[in-house]
Amino acid sequence: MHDKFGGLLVYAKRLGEQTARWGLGELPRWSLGVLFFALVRRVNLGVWVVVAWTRRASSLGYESSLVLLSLDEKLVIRGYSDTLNNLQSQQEQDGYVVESSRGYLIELWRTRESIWVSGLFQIPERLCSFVDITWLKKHGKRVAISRGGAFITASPKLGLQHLVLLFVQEEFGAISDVIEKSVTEYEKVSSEGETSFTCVMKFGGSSVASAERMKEVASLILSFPEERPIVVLSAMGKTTNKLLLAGEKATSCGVTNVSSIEELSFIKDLHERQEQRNEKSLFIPEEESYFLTACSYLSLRTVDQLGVDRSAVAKHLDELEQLLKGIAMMKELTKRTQDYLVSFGECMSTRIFAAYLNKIGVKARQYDAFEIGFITTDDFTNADILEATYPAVAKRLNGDWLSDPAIAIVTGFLGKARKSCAVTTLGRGGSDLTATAIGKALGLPEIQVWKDVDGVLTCDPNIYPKAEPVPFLTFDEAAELAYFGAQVLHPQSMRPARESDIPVRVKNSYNPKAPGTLITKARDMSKAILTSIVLKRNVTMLDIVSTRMLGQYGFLAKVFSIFEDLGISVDVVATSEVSVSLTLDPSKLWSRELIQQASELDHVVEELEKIAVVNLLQNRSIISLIGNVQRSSLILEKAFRVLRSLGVTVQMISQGASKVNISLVVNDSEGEQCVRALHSVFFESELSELES
Ligand SMILES: Nc1ncnc2c1ncn2[C@@H]1O[C@H](COP(=O)(O)OP(=O)(O)O)[C@@H](O)[C@H]1O
Ligand SMILES: N[C@@H](CC(=O)OP(=O)(O)O)C(=O)O
Repeated sequence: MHDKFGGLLVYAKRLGEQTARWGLGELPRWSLGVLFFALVRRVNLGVWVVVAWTRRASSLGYESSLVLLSLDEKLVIRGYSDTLNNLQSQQEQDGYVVESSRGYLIELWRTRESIWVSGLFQIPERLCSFVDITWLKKHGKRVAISRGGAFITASPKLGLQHLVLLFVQEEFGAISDVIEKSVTEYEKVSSEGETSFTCVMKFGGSSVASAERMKEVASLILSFPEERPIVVLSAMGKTTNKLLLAGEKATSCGVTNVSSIEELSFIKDLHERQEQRNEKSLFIPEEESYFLTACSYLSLRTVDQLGVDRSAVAKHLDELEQLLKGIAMMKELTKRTQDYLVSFGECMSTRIFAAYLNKIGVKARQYDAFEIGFITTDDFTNADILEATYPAVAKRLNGDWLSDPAIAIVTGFLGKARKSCAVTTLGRGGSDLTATAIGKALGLPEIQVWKDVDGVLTCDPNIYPKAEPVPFLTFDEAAELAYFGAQVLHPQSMRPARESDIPVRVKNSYNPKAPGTLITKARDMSKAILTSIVLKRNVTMLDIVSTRMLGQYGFLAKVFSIFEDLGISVDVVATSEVSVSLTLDPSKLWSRELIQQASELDHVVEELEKIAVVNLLQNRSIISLIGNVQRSSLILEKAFRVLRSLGVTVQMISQGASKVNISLVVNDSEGEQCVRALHSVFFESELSELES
């Protein structure tokens, strides 16, 4: 049985003050007989996990025991249960700093040939003598490795609350080679784990804003030697904005005045740094500088600072220059060209990063998403990923890994239009969506999204710096939060993760030890009231009152068919028998600007006025209260008390069908003040105070 299952991990949580008393040595076979199998679920392609409670554990006074059995060759046993996740978070908060000579365990990771154990739990000295432990160094810390048999660890750091019994029946092979690796050995490790990728790690523009940051991200990735990641990157820093600006300027300045499209600051920067650039033989001829956007300068500077060959981006810089000249000549920037223009940001950041990893001896391969099967609609600037993407991407990435293993570095944000075959983008912030789509395509156990904040926060930190990280969220909560304007996640990014039930972890690349936010299908809502407050500004609201008599049917249907015909989506709706109030705000940011164009709004009003009296109200904000709508009476009571004290009139209120969101519409000028006051009440007071 053991041979078949391979590995077994029993996790027991001590109940109350009772002492943990697990026996040493191998876990007897009979103990498997008293397992209560509570859940069997397929967590990703080809991997089965069985979660069970043992009677033996509860009779010994443990609250519960969790058993994870691998029934497959490819299992990474880590974080498949709430209990384990909670435990991990706690450890991360403890800061990975365990000075004890007794060592610690982090996780069990299994490949076809071997099981790796590395870790974080301290091991009581008296137990060490019973097990065959090898001490290794991992990132300067001592790690205990057992070469088989039973292995018991406990964590005094966590107040002896946790006891982990790890029972491994296999030969470990060359574990020391695996764990104690240097950067150059990473490649060797990767090829040993021929089971393809283990997770996707997305790093946004804020995480890779400079050469320094790229180096930090590289070491962050390498600090997870047990992972074989697919890395999704956004463009460096604000490159996308810079490219858009360069494109806009190109349309109006004329070819001969091209120098004016270049951000003056770039040219100044170029000259100010001339000395430094000459030193590094980075001099760029004056005539070339015209078309060098800040982005290309950034790329060259980064390339040089990383010591990577300029050829990594030379072709792209050349093409970018040609493209800007073309735009200047045509005096036109179509959405299609705009997508092609901004794609240079991701194409260059990924090339630079992959070149850097290769330079330091870590085998990496760069991919343009539009070349590996990201098929989208032809909605330039705002394309949707089509279903055909998933098998195509999986086939390409898995196939490449099998023939020649290497870390994959994939462009975020980009795709290829199904009909025109041109490059598309997925809407601003779309790299999050690329990451979750890859997670779904490959059925990976985890999707990591690395940002510049400690996870999803209780509100936008730019509005209220006291915002706190939210440790757990459901896909529904995260999706509502993103849709209603929290910049931290792309509005559509939760969809692939939810469809394939893959946990998403939002982490801070500037502070990797922070536990971040874990987004899963379900979470314990018993104590949850409010999770986060989101503000969506600059929203247009329409009050539409039927001109017909009360009781006429078909009014709402007519109103919504007008929006459908005009291709405008509606956010928040509140209705009565003869009237409907709604806000207009397409889900993706670039289109949003469109509907604010006067002509388009005029057209909407014109059509609606055929059946109703219409009042158009602009400059409104939606405050979304994301949380446990089962507690809506409490939430609303508190919220209205706060708003009343501020003298704010709520102009519309709606409770979404998702059961996680209550939306309130107020004036733009009042929005931020309301969020701050609501935050103080909901997040800075005790639960008991809130409920009183
Ligand atoms: N509720 C929120 N939680 C966390 N960050 C938020 C929230 N609302 C807005 N933000 C902003 O989102 C930023 C992170 O998103 P983004 O800039 O898209 O990251 P990246 O470019 O790294 O993907 C944060 O720096 C923060 O200012
Ligand atoms: N670079 C694109 C895509 C993206 O996702 O960026 P970020 O991860 O930095 O939000 C943008 O700025 O929209």
